[in-house]
Amino acid sequence: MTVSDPVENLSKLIRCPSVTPEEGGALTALAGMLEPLGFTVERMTAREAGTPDVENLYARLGAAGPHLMFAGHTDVVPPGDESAWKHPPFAAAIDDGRLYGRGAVDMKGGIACFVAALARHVEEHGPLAGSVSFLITGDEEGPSINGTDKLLQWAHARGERWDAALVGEPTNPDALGDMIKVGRRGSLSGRITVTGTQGHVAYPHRADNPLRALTAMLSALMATPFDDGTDRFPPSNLEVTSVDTGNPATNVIAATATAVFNIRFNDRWSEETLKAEIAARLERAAADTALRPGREPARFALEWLGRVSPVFLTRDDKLAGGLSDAIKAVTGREPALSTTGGTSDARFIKDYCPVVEFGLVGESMHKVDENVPVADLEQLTRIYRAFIERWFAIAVAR
Ligand SMILES: N[C@@H](CCC[C@H](NC(=O)CCC(=O)O)C(=O)O)C(=O)O
Ligand SMILES: [Zn+2]
Ligand SMILES: [Zn+2]
Repeated sequence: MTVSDPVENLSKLIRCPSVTPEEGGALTALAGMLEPLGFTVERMTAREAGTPDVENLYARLGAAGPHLMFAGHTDVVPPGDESAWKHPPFAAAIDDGRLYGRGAVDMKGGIACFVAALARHVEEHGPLAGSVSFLITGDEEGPSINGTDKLLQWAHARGERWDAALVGEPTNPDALGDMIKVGRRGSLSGRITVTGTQGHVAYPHRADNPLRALTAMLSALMATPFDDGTDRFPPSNLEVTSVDTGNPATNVIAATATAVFNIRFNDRWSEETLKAEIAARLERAAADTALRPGREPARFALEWLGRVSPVFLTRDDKLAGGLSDAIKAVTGREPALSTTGGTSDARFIKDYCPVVEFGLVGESMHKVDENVPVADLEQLTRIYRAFIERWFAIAVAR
């Protein structure tokens, strides 16, 4: 059996309907590719009260260092309306040089290519000059509670240590070779609840419309930029993602109004300074009477939601440089070293070893008709292979 063909590998993975938190056969399919290459494959189910159990996989080839980790996820977002797809989302149809299916680029494709690259490397060079491991979760697209974070802790407790990691998320905006991610902004979410006084909409002086205060508060969060960006990071940006009173009537002023927001923040901020800045803006806006003449400052509560994702930057020129050289050698293009976009599971890996991210073109991720050009799969396999060769050459010489 050969696993050196990324198209075959990806087709097998796409045929597994592994919508978070379902394993869907995807980790079993991956194990079936890794075991013939000599990997020791282990499965780890992570559990936490109030969340679904999630299956994860850790596989290692080699016993000695240096040790390179490839990390990613086999879970996928739901396909949505399947009848809107040109080809069924779990069929792995090839049409006009493109392979269609949920996870094609995000990120079963990255896994399929790394498996193929490693198989080719071992076929040509024999045993590795160290170790390679796959750290693959089934909970990246979901809450990420029973995924990479717990899998890393589990593997670390068993003595696993890594010298570097590559995450195979789709990092390229338009073409293969555009972009390596060398860090990510942080992410913080919050909910504001303003308490007013319910009343008749035609007698607003007898009520206190909480939406008046909330409007000023949301404007205070969004109107003035938090910063202009830093050397290595784009500007921090806050977006309001929901506003609600739960009020179905058009002639009633609601008693309370809530809004939820998320901010993607750069290294100009710590969690503490950012929370303090947001709270101060809200306090000032709550006391602003422009929309509420003659009123007392609005009463409000601010809650922080979920976990804060940390901002991080990988400062390892050899790791990013080796990957950049491999991309240049295969594509002729010089990738940008970027920290744009969302957060990723690299935020957990950075506590264990330097981590960079590079995968397919992300344009169709999470969309109907997610697809990847077959030619990109071959090219990414060549890039990964060139990277593996460079990484071991540099790491062994260190
Ligand atoms: N739901 C998880 C993690 C959410 C991660 C998500 N990341 C992306 O969409 C990656 C896209 C890109 O590379 O730009 C995000 O940024 O929200 C959690 O909440 O922990
Ligand atoms: Zn992904
Ligand atoms: Zn995704």
